[in-house]
Amino acid sequence: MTDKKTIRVVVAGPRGRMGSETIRMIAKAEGLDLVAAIDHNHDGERIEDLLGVAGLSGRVYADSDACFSNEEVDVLIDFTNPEAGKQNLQKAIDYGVRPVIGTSGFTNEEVKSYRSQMNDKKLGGIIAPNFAIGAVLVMKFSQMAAKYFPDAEIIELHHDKKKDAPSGTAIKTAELMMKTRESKKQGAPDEKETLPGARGADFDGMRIHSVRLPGLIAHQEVLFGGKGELLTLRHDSMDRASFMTGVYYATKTVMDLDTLVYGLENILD
Ligand SMILES: NC(=O)C1=CN([C@@H]2O[C@H](COP(=O)(O)OP(=O)(O)OC[C@H]3O[C@@H](n4cnc5c(N)ncnc54)[C@H](O)[C@@H]3O)[C@@H](O)[C@H]2O)C=CC1
Ligand SMILES: O=C(O)C1=N[C@H](C(=O)O)C[C@H](O)C1
Repeated sequence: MTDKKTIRVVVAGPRGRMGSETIRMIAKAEGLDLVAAIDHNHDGERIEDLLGVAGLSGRVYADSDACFSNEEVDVLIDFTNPEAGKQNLQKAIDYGVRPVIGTSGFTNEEVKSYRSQMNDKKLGGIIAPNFAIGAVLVMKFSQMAAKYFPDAEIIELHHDKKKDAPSGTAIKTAELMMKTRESKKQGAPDEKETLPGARGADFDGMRIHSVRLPGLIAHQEVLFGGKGELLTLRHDSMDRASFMTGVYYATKTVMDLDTLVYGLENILD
């Protein structure tokens, strides 16, 4: 790991559920310094006034160009939405700032294109669909299990303010499972949906179901069915603090990378 003392961090989406949690984490973390935040509103405000938390350093920029040209920044952490996340990531690359992207909605093709730009600049960064260690382990265990249980269904459950479905985690889980699972269309060959959508989304013949309810935070179950047996893998994030170990670790680690990594599992020991 780098011996550089303090990593200067900008957070995009500071008023959001994840952005505000990340700022609280940075304020307590050793070796991280919050230099600014990017928010399409509130230009020029102090972050501590924006969040109503005394003792936070840095100001808000509505424009990422202004932020990256006025401030010395090592790492951008983004928890916004797919459109803003892509713009912020591109600006970070342009300015040689290392991106740590938690925002969902990046396709494999987009990841490849950002990676190619970052390889040219030898710039490190990560896009992680889920920063919770337990969620990453469920993805890895699902990849292992899919080799032996090609009949599987993913059920992801989230709070009812979530805008994207299925979750980035469910898509990444399915992609990892696809590496070991024999491609097959599940269910009865002649099954019919009498209500459209009843069988969920189709990913290479496997089904993904999205549940949205108040009271939930972020949860995923992967069910594997075999002859006379059922294997269930489940992870629950019951607090957004569950993501912060991964965000902190990723922020430290990108300082020593020279490419774009997709998925926290690729930087865990
Ligand atoms: N990778 C992970 O472990 C996790 C990823 N997520 C993802 O992070 C994203 C954010 O999630 P939440 O914090 O729950 O959403 P949220 O809706 O609470 O926060 C998003 C924030 O982004 C702000 N925003 C919108 N446009 C912006 C722009 N152009 N510049 C700066 N800020 C802008 C909004 O005002 C809002 O405050 C989602 O894509 C979600 O799927 C959420 C939890 C964990
Ligand atoms: O929006 C959320 O809350 C979450 N989004 C990410 C996703 O889409 O997978 C990660 C986690 O599930 C929480």
